[in-house]
Parts: sequence; structure tokens; C-alpha cells
Amino acid sequence: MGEILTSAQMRAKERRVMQAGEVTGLGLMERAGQGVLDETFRKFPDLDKCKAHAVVLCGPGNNGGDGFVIARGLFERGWKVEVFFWGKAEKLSDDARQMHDAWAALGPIHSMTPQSAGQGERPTLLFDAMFGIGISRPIPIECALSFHAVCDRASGDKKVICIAVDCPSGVDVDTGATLLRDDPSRANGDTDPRKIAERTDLCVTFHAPKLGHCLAELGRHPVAVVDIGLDAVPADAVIPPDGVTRSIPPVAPETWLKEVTGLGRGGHKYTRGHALILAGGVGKGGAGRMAARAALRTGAGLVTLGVPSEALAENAAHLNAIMLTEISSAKDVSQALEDTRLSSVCLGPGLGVGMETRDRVLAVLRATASDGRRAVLDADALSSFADAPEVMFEACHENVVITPHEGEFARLFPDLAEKVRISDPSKQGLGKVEATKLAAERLGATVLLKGEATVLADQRGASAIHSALHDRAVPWLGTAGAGDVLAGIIAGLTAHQVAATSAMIDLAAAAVWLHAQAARSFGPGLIAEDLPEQLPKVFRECGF
Ligand SMILES: NC(=O)C1=CN([C@@H]2O[C@H](COP(=O)(O)OP(=O)(O)OC[C@H]3O[C@@H](n4cnc5c(N)ncnc54)[C@H](OP(=O)(O)O)[C@@H]3O)[C@@H](O)[C@H]2O)[C@@H](O)CC1
Ligand SMILES: Nc1ncnc2c1ncn2[C@@H]1O[C@H](COP(=O)(O)OP(=O)(O)O)[C@@H](O)[C@H]1O
Ligand SMILES: [K+]
Repeated sequence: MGEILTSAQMRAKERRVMQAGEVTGLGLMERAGQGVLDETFRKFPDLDKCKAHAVVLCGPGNNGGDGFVIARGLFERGWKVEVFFWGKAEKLSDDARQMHDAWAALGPIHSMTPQSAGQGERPTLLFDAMFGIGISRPIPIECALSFHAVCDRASGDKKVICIAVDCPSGVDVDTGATLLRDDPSRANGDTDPRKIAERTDLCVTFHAPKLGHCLAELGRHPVAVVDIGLDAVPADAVIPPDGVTRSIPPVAPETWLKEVTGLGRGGHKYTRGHALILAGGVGKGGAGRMAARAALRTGAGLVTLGVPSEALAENAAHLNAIMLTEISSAKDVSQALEDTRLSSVCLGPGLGVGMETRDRVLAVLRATASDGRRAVLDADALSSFADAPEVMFEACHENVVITPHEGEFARLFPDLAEKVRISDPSKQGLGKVEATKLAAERLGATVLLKGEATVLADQRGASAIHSALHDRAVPWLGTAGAGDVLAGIIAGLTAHQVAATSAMIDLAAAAVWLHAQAARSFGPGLIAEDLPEQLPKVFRECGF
């Protein structure tokens, strides 16, 4: 599908499809509940053959409605099913009420308390259908305790397999954060709602992943997406295309990569572009050299490393295909960029924090402001503006991408970073995606916020997430210099003439994918130098 939705977008979509008469709320709920079962048995095929024991915890909203469908589906398969309900039947929505009543005709509904839920034998499966995308405040402590009481029942010693319906209860799917109570002393041990996500083995969501599913905070369980028939109405009939956060990689990464980057097309070295990478002084050139090598391996026709005069000898001893030039000041930067064959510039890695770097950044931004050339600002190029970020914001333009990690992001956007730490949306907390979008708007350029989940946003409101979680996890990418290589890959991709028509955010997203793919392909033991050398294999596998 390739789209990642917010809870509001999901609801808008659901409403639109129902208005179109394509499906009823009851029909959606039935498909949702059955879909959870299908995905559960796909993930745990051995359970499909047995008639085991399950507990379903149902909440007061439509998430609970899905739970009653799940209970009925399991009962019809011959399972022993216990249902606990937190809420009042008369307050349920019509759809959830009907599902409640349909279950009530088959089996008892127990009131959910930690005491009642803790009785009896440990089940094979526990379905958490307490709260889904409608959560607006931290979940009741009794619900959290009931969940754990089932997992920890004294009778039996097997691990209970926990399935989250739509999301682990208590998680805000727009941010991936768990809503916490004000009083931290009441959020310890099993009363800490984050523990539910930690114990979750599989989360089954509907139609499309939500933002929170793609961000690391939600937990490390796999997420399955089931089709509940909402594709009858195209997404952009409901939400403008730029409003939907895209998932990187999309469904067909190779085709996407070719379209966005133009890689694999013909041309000579000048049409493949010339990237200029600025590196630091004596003994500080490694980061810049790695970025330069990544740019060359990514397909820039030429790459020049610009270093201060005193570092020329050191760098000359390290370089062959990469050219070397002296760039000792902001004036040298401006002069170098008078050569318009230089089609992309990358600066930051190893450059040093201070006024000199700041001046070089401003020289690059001035030189590229109106001629379509691209600039990548990373590391020290960003930290040098910690005292005066607005100076950088003022000079940035749509052909710039900044690639901060969370620390660098906080230096430039301290107010946004602070709000990301607040988990309660009623206190103006922000998710990582929303914060990145606001940062990009402020900057007037593309922001690439790195991490396990890398979030990208641009000045037009477009956004994307590359989620290195679950089957795409590459923890070994957390190695010194990996970010320098990413900056170089972007410089390499954006240097290319055929990439001139692609939006910066798309090229940066392609770079993030190539970077992670190179790390996946190399495997554990990876060091940053290995990344550029792994790119040819990745390109071959993509059919270039
Ligand atoms: N949308 C779709 O496309 C589809 C949605 N489907 C399913 O519906 C789910 C969304 O349902 P939902 O909107 O009813 O919200 P849900 O997550 O059940 O929780 C809200 C309820 O909890 C209550 N409540 C909240 N916080 C509380 C607290 N701390 N303590 C106590 N109560 C609290 C809140 O009460 P209120 O805030 O109004 O007082 C309300 O009653 C979704 O996740 C998916 O599973 C599928 O069936 C098919 C397609
Ligand atoms: N656990 C992880 N899983 C996936 N990617 C990671 C992980 N840790 C780090 N990365 C990626 O590695 C890179 C690290 O960049 P950065 O923090 O700038 O490192 P450095 O400054 O050492 O180059 C980023 O692209 C980031 O997304
Ligand atoms: K849930």
C-alpha cells in the first residue's frame, strides 16, 4: 500500500467508504476481527491446527467490538474462550453492541478486574482489544493490571502469546508513544502502560499502518496489516497526496529507486554530476572522505573533496578516483561553486563546530539558492548554528536537505524536540513525524531526522518514514561514521543530472533506503567504510 496514516486520516477514510455505501461499520468490524484471527494463525501456524484456550480483553469502544468478533471466531473454531469487558454494554456504539450481543449468545462476559482476569489457567493466546486508535488519555490502571494478570496467571507456566488489536492499548498511534499518567509514582511495574507494548508479540492493524506502528517507540513486535475493504475509495479522494506519510521502501523498491534517482540510465561523467564534499582539517578528514567515497559509489560522475591547505597532503595520501582541491575559507567555497558543473555539495562531517563552518554553510546556501543545485548539511554544519538557528533557516532553500540525528535536531529545534518528549497530546506533545514536518516548514527545506526510524519531511508538507524495525532491523548500522556515509549517498544521488526533476525528499528517501539496504546486505560486523563498498551489490540486486 505504501501509505502510513494518522488516526484522523483512518477515520476520514472509513467515513468516506461508508458514505459511498461500499461497506457498513458492522461489516468493517467483522472483517477487522476476522482479519486479526487470520493474521494470528498466519504468524503462529501451529495454533491453527489446535483447539486451544484464549482470553479476549474488550474495551468500551469499537476496539472492544473487534474483540467480541475475535471471541466468536475462536469459539466457532472450537477454542475455549474467556471474555472480559471493561465498560457498560449500554454505552457501546451500535456496531460494538451488536458484536457484544452476538458473543453474549455464545458465552459469558466477565467484568474486567485484575482479580477476575487473574483466575484460571494461563491461555495460549491473549487478545488485547481494550483500546485502539480512539485513545485520548492514559488507560485505566485496572485495564493494564488485568492484562498482566492474565499473562501471569499462577496456573500454568507457558508464555502467553499477546496479540494487540490495532495497537497495544494505551499507545497513541499518531506518535507511537504510550500515554502516561501525570503521577509517575503510579506508573511503575504492571501499572506502567508501556509494559503492555513490551509484552506484545504481534500487532494486527487495519487497512494501513499508522504512524506509531513505524516508529520505534511503540515496541519491537511485528505489525501485520489486514485489508478490510477500504480500498474501494482511492486514498487521495479523502486525503491530499502530500498529507499521507509514505512508507519507505514502497511496495516495489527497485522500480521506485529507478524512477526517483534515474540510476542505471546512460550518460557520461558530467551528466552523472559532480559532487563537492567539504572535509575538515588535519586528522579530521576521515568523515569527509567516507562521504566522498559514498558519493562516488552512488554514481556521481566526479567527486571532489575540498580541504584546507594544511590537510592536502594527508588527503592526497588517501585518495585516487576522488579529486582534491584546496578550500580553506568561505571565500574559497564561493569561488569553487562558481563552476556550475559542481551539481551538489555536502558539508558537515568532520568540519568542526564554529563560525568558520557557519560561514562556509552560508556561502554554499547563497551559491545554490537559485540555480537548482542541491546541498546536504549534516553534523557540524548543523551544530554550528545551535546559537542562531534562524540564520540558517533564513538562508535555506528547497534544494537543501539537513540530516540531523536527534541531538543535532534538538540543537536547531529545541522547542520541537522538547515537545516530542511529552507523551500526552493534551499537553501539546508532538510525534516525531509532526515535529519533523514543522521543522521542515520552518526551514523551508527537507529535514531527514535519523534514527532506527528515519523520518523525512519537506517544506510542502510531504513526509515519509523509513522504519528499520522488525524484519528490516539493522542495529549494526549504529556505528561511527554511518551518518557521514548517508550524507555522501545523498550528495551522490542529487549530483546526477537526471535527478534534477526529482524532489529532494524523494532523493533523500532513496538514499536512506540504499544506506539501510547496504547495511542489511553486509550484515553484523559492519563498519562505516563497508557501506560504500556494499553499494555495487545492492545496485546489482536492484537490476541496474
Ligand atoms: N476506524 C476504523 O476504520 C475501524 C475501527 N475499528 C476499530 O475501532 C477502534 C477505534 O474505536 P473507537 O473510536 O471507538 O476507539 P477505542 O480505541 O475503542 O477507544 C475509545 C473508547 O475508549 C474510551 N476511552 C478512551 N480512553 C479511555 C480511558 N483512558 N479510560 C476509559 N475510557 C477511555 C472512549 O471513551 P470516551 O473518551 O468517549 O469517554 C471510547 O469509548 C479501532 O482501533 C479498531 O480496533 C475496526 O472495527 C474497523 C475499522
Ligand atoms: N539501530 C539502528 N537501526 C537502524 N539505523 C540506525 C540505527 N542506529 C543508527 N542508525 C542509522 O545510522 C546513521 C547514524 O548517523 P549518525 O548518528 O549521524 O552517526 P555518525 O555521526 O557517527 O555518522 C543514521 O543514518 C541512522 O539512521
Ligand atoms: K488494542
